[in-house]
Amino acid sequence: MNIIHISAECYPIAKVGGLADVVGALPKYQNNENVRSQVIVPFYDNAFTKANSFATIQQSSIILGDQSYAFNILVLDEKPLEFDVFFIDIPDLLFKNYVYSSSDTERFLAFQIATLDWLLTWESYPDIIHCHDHHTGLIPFMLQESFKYEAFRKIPNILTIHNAQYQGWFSHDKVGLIPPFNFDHVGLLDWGGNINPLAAAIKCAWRITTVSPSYMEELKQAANGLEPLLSAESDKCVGILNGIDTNVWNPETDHYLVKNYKLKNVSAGATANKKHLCNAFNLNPKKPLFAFIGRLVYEKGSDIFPEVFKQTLEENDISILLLGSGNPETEAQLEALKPLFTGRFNAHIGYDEQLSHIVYAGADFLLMPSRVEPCGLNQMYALRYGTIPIVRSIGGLKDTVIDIEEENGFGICHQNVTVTEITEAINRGVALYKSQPKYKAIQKQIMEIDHSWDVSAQDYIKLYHSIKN
Ligand SMILES: Nc1ncnc2c1ncn2[C@@H]1O[C@H](COP(=O)(O)OP(=O)(O)O[C@H]2O[C@H](CO)[C@@H](O)[C@H](O)[C@H]2O)[C@@H](O)[C@H]1O
Repeated sequence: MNIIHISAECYPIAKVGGLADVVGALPKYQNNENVRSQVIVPFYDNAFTKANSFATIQQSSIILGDQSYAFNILVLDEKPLEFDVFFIDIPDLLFKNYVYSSSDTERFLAFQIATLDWLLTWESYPDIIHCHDHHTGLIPFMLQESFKYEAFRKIPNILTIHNAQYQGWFSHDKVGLIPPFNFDHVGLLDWGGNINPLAAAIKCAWRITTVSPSYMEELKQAANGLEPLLSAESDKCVGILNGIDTNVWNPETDHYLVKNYKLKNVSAGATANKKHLCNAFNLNPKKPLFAFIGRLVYEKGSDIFPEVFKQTLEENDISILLLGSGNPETEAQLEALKPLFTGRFNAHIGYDEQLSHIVYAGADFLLMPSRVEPCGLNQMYALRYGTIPIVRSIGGLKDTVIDIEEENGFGICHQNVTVTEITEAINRGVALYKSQPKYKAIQKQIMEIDHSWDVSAQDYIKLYHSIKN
């Protein structure tokens, strides 16, 4: 079975968040299961591109409305990854030093059209086309409706929703950018008066998956306007929990860490990484370290961080370290907090892959007070590195973290995203940290939890088989 994943992100090629981690790991694990899983991504002007060399295997052009754009299909000269990757190079649109911007309609539409045009030239078509998020959400529609892709009608396709908050809306004025189709069916593109690629995918894809079972259920109640659509299409929707790449995220071999460690020497290893962090960020390594890593957006609860941090730092003798970027107002508030709590609070506003690994290893607790969390990978990375997650019980967090008060519990959970509940959860963390034997026992317990992709990769393959011709 030949599976093609189509995505805007793929680790280590281009990463903004968790989508990259999934698309960079799932194909590897699928390839171990006797299927052939390949990935198609845009060709960006980024560090990965500069560090590697590429060969052009095809040159062509696409029509986007009344414009023509040249594109190339590139492959890596060497094979640093455990799956094949094909790069769609559209110099005028995609080759930028960013993945997303505020005007992406033409960019990702061109990516999707070039991908399908190129697949048309294949001698044997893929058995499954697996799309990820709204950037590839028009593919299921085009496979079903565009005259030029008639040959693909029978190819089963899936769309995985990593985050339904973002839907890729654009105006019907741009409908002419989509390759011609029977205009009687234009309603398939529409949701609420706009062209909505995520909605179009939910209507047209053969199956829809979300990245955790709980998120699937929650979407029927809260999906940024798509609730009735998801309820109506629920028969073809299924939640499959994300896994993690346990080769990349392995404290024993992780080359980003200042000291590697395993279960036997977790205390020494985690402490060495904590000392490094505390040294770099002027924090006291003797105090419990609470950390956050992620995008500073409303869904992650980051808007209330400034208030939460202020209150909890006034009440507790702890350190807090934040790594992230996003909302400029939140960034400014966090910067303003630094001088008020010198030596106790610090933040690196930005994106830093290496630092994130050291934080997973060196922090004592990882905060995830998400309002929406389709799956969440950070809590799984934290578990593997022996760092206790403090999470709001929602989406994938609910599916992966059990509160310490419950049987076999190992994390700290709260129900609501309020300053009071988050600070109370931090207080529970402080209490747990004071009881070092209990803290250390939990640390060992969590490092043994298996969240690798093994099981979920098979679940996807079963799903492919269930729809394959
Ligand atoms: N400033 C920074 N510096 C370094 N690394 C940073 C960083 N900010 C984030 N990261 C990294 O980006 C990834 C974030 O992954 P998540 O799954 O938690 O969130 P995201 O919301 O991006 O993904 C969406 O898709 C994924 C995948 O399906 C779902 O798990 C999730 O719930 C959904 O919101 C992690 O690898 C994290 O370490």
